[in-house]
Amino acid sequence: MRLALYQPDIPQNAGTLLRLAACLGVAVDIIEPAGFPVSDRAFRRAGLDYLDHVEIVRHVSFAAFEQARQAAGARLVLLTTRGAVAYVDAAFRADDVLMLGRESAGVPDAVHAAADLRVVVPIRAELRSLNVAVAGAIALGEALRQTAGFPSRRSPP
Ligand SMILES: C[S@@+](CC[C@H](N)C(=O)[O-])C[C@H]1O[C@@H](n2cnc3c(N)ncnc32)[C@H](O)[C@@H]1O
Repeated sequence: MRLALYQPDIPQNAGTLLRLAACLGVAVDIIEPAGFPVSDRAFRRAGLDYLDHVEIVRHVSFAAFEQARQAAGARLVLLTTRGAVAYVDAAFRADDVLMLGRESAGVPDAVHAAADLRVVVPIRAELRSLNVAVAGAIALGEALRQTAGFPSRRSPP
């Protein structure tokens, strides 16, 4: 299981998702351009102290990301408010890539069309969307539950 952040534009949300990924043991793809610097140095300067515990792969474009994903034979599961399937009804696979759109604009139609599965976290009809990190946490939790992918429990340090 991996998370993919499509052109993230709010560093605090990316930081929250990177920490989530570190804690749950999933790698993160960052698809550039982002709205802020996404180098290790920039993340460290922003105080992300979980950086050493998460594998981050940066892609210069969606096309470059797609090349790597398709070579790995992984499905692209897009989290989107326009999703056809509620996340609890989706059948996740252990090697899925869960993609989150950018905070300001989601993903373009071409990315939407490239997804193998489009998943929604159902929310009240009169409200627009969840925070991207919250949507990611909800869906990743379900995906790991289904695929027995949670890390084993241990005592806190
Ligand atoms: C703030 S939302 C983007 C809103 C944007 N204006 C749009 O129309 O897509 C940022 C990202 O969070 C995720 N997201 C937010 N709410 C969601 C929901 N209810 N179901 C699935 N994904 C959601 C999606 O990946 C979305 O692209």
